[in-house]
Amino acid sequence: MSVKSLIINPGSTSTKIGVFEDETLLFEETLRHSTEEIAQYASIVDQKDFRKQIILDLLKEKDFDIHSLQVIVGRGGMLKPIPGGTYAVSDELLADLKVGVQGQHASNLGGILAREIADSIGVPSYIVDPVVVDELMPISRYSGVPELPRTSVFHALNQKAVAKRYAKEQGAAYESLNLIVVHMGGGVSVGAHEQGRVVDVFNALDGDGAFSPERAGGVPSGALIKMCFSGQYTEKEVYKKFVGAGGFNAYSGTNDMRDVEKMVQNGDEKAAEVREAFIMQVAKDIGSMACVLKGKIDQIIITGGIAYDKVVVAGLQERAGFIAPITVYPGEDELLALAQGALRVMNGEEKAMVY
Ligand SMILES: Nc1ncnc2c1ncn2[C@@H]1O[C@H](COP(=O)(O)OP(=O)(O)OP(=O)(O)O)[C@@H](O)[C@H]1O
Ligand SMILES: CCCC(=O)O
Repeated sequence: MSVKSLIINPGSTSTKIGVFEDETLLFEETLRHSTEEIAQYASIVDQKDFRKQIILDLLKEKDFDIHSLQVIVGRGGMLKPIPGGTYAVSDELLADLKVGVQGQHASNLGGILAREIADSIGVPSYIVDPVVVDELMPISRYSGVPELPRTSVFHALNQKAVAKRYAKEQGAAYESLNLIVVHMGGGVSVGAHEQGRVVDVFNALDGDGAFSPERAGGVPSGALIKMCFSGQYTEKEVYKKFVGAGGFNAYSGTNDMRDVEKMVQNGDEKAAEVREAFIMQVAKDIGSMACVLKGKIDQIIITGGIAYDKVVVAGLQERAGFIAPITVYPGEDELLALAQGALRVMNGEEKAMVY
């Protein structure tokens, strides 16, 4: 019997939804939210009813009978650190999404909305490979300050999906390969996948890797401490400099790599230098992960929106191509990855993980 699923992927300024029959997309929609709409809510969880209503309105508009669904799947959020997999949205998981135990992120709403809509029609709800998937080796957690261990917050859903796609295309098991996966979107994460586990990764949110279109990545810690104690900024203002207003936004005034390309074409030397610095930082992260994997690397995989950028990809080829061959999967297919995660459980190929 086929499985019909509703997939919910909330982002900071949009809610992407898809309806699938098994792996076939019946329809998808990106519901955009203006800054004014979002600004009405004090916290991410406060946006729940607003986002739920526009999802239900869209399904109605499409004349889609919600009772024909067998499962609802949401992108998972800032839960406790957990291994990769498909998780049923239990009461405990739901409570942690509401609190945001590792912080506030739009994806916290995915599981909350999935559970609420699923409960209303009596079907199961799941999340798949949330941003807090944590398969780090103990030695990957060391930062040099015991109170500040390195953490695993990254594009787990897309990283795992493209790694499995590459494995399938090679006729190999994901669990038999060593891969370095580079996701470049609004945030950037570079992960070392050792035989099916992400044993080290640069945290994409407020961590220690390359800067990205909107985020600072790793910065000199002494200067950061001085900034925090300068009295010039509140905690919220400093955080915003690092997550949201950092990276390309800070250097070039845009988070869109297509604008950066236009600036370079118009002779903006600073924009060209910022892009080259970005390429070098990402290449350095790949080099770090090559050491984590002790040089035994089957493939480097480049993905995310910036993987469409030919200059960036050519630059990474030039600086990191000597490490291993590179495969490029531009963009992301998170809706399909979420649908597939739930299907594996519904079809009995995998057991749902317990949070
Ligand atoms: N055709 C393209 N050429 C160059 N850059 C592109 C192209 N398409 C998208 N990008 C860039 O990709 C980036 C956005 O990537 P993506 O859509 O993966 O990010 P996101 O989903 O908002 O964030 P994240 O991936 O961190 O969750 C932007 O900087 C955008 O300019
Ligand atoms: C932290 C990974 C997802 C994002 O970029 O927000």
